[in-house]
Amino acid sequence: MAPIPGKREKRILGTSLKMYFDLPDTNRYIDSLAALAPAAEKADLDLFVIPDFITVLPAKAKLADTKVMLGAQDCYSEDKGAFTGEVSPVTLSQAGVKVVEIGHAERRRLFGETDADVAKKAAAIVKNGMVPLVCIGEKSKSNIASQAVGIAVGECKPQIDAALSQIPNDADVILAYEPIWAIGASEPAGADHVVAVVEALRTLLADRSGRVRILYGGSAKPGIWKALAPALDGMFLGRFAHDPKNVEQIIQEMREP
Ligand SMILES: O=C(CO)COP(=O)(O)O
Repeated sequence: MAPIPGKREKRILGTSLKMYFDLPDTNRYIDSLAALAPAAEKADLDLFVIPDFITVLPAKAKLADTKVMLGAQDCYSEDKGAFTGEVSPVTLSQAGVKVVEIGHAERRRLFGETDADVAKKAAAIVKNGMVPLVCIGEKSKSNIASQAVGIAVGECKPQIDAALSQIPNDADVILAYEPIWAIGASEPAGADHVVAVVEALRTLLADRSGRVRILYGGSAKPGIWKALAPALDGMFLGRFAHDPKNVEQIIQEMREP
């Protein structure tokens, strides 16, 4: 089912804490994000936070009276068994996780996660009633704008195809478009590039009946949302969310006019 023209999905804003914080800092951070829940609701915005695995359960308790969605940074593709060191999607679901991030550039580069792994994990996440947050993005950058868009779409398409290949057409998914060269950088990708890539990616997703929301990530920070808003459903924050004041500011920027 193609999207209804003019109809926008509910906007969504979230952050992954990656492995930046220790246990006390993560707990403090979750408290400060819980305090922003009313502002997010007022702005008609879904807010999510993805702590490390250790903090998922305390985070669930801290967020219990809010609508902030809890995420996990990864999961395994099997429900149970002899998989030492892995975390089951069943357990995550039981712990209150709603969104599971897969295919992040750091996991692909440092831990060898492949498109085939992402496909299996997406299936396991959906089977367990959670939403896959699939990270996609191109490695290469061209300074020629028209070429840069083509390169990005060419690299993202197989990542998307793989991630969606094992899940039902009506399953909800979140895609985080994160050009690899913009992650951990001082500045985000240019809005013109992001908008052009995401518009092209949406045409590849037109046949899905499930809800697809596309976020921008990669040095995302206050001040960039307005230029992304025509094509994006939200943003996925990294370092610039570490100061909750930035999150508060972005919530205000993302309020519907
Ligand atoms: O990878 C990211 C979000 O998952 C982005 O991280 P940074 O915003 O720190 O570049």
